[in-house]
Amino acid sequence: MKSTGGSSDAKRRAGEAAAEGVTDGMVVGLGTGSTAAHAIRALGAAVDDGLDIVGVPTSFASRELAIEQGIPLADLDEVDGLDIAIDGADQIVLESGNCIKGGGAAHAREKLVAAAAEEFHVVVDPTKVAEQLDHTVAVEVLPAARTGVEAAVEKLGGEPSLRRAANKDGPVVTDNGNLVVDADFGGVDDPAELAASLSAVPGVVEHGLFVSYASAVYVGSEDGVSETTY
Ligand SMILES: O=C(CO)[C@H](O)[C@H](O)COP(=O)(O)O
Repeated sequence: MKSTGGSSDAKRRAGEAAAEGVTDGMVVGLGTGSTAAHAIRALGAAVDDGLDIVGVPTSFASRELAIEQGIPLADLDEVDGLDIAIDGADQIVLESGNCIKGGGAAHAREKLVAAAAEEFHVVVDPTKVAEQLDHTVAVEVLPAARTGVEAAVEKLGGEPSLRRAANKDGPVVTDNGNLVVDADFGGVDDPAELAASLSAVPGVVEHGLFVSYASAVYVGSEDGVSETTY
């Protein structure tokens, strides 16, 4: 999976610590990104050793990795809720657990899975921790709604920018066939208000503001892991 910077040891420690909380019989949301991938690998090793779980992937990439790791899988609509979801973040405020996701353009399914889970555990390295959310907010939009959503983002005080593909001419297309507008709002004073405003824009499928979702955050570092619970 694509890495977004930060030490891979720190990411591994965070991912492995979160995976340790998974026990027999759990239905587990499998997040997307390089940090969540460490949790998926740790779960794969535990499944090899007899751990009995069902994983619900949040993206093409996490599904591919989970299959490679031999984790039994189900789609979201095949399970009656999840016990836990483990996922990364692009930025997080530890005081609240509010975070911004969507660096891998998977935030729509990630939010569905997080919302269906009893516990949402976020795994990050220290570069993701901030005092205030000021990362660009990924907004997944229906292709026909792009210009309207960009105008709405501007009205909300943000600067929109269509996410373009790295190895293809043209835009990033999500696993759901939509586009991503990255919206720069600078520092976000009221994440809940911005989240509600973005959700209300016609054509917005989902945005990357995760407000009041986290039940635990694992921050890996060079020499250990710190855990904050909510
Ligand atoms: O939200 C995400 C994907 O949509 C990722 O969890 C987020 O981008 C963090 O990725 P990484 O762990 O590679 O830094």
